[in-house]
Amino acid sequence: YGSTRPERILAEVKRKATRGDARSVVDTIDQYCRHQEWAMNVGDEKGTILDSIVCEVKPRAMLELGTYCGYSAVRIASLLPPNSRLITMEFNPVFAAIARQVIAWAGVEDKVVLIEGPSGDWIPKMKKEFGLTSFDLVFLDHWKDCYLPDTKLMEECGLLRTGSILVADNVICPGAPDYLEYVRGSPRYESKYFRSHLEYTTVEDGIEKSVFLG
Ligand SMILES: O=C(NC/C=C/[C@H]1O[C@@H](n2cnc3cncnc32)[C@H](O)[C@@H]1O)c1cc([N+](=O)[O-])cc(O)c1O
Ligand SMILES: [Mg+2]
Repeated sequence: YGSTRPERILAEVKRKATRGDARSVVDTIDQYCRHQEWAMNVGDEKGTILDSIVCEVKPRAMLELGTYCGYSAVRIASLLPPNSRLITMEFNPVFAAIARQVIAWAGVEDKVVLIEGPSGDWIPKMKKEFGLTSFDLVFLDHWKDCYLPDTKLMEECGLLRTGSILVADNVICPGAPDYLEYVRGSPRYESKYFRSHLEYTTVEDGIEKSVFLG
């Protein structure tokens, strides 16, 4: 039941996950997507890498591009220190509506601000709209050909400061070759590849962590 995959994922969360327990929401989605139907969540294996970076950085202000069902928003929010905030952007209204319910079920809505709209339109408005100076940590997991233009846009809009960290999913599969070439070739970034696997599969994929040097 549920006409779309995100709706079926939400139904599974409501059936199996404990309200207010972010960990159980994450585990429920991972179980479902590993055993019932695959979905493009960062997943458990790469999620562990993302967790370690979030815990290391302890971001006060974090941005996620590409909410989808809210799996990584819940995963990240559950690790954020008090009065920190994750702003997550999703332009598909159906996905955004599902993600809001997943985030609420997990009980992390007070740490997550979901913006419904395209990143290209919203990035230039972030400072004014949210009284932000810069992001400590950015998770890129939206369309892979948007990684590079949006990174350049964040630079231009002054949303990155010396030490801001970009974490990009899928740099191998489906791949973001222009983004990878940019962060690995630019003297303004210190980049590191964390080898892993495409969510719920044995296909190689990985996460690229890039520190903006200013
Ligand atoms: O294609 C992938 N991800 C694209 C994710 C896209 C998500 O971000 C939103 N979006 C896109 N541009 C946006 C701009 N602004 C806001 N939301 C936006 C889309 O509405 C969707 O919810 C992908 C594919 C595989 N795969 O194996 O094929 C594996 C993965 O882990 C993946 O992340
Ligand atoms: Mg991904």
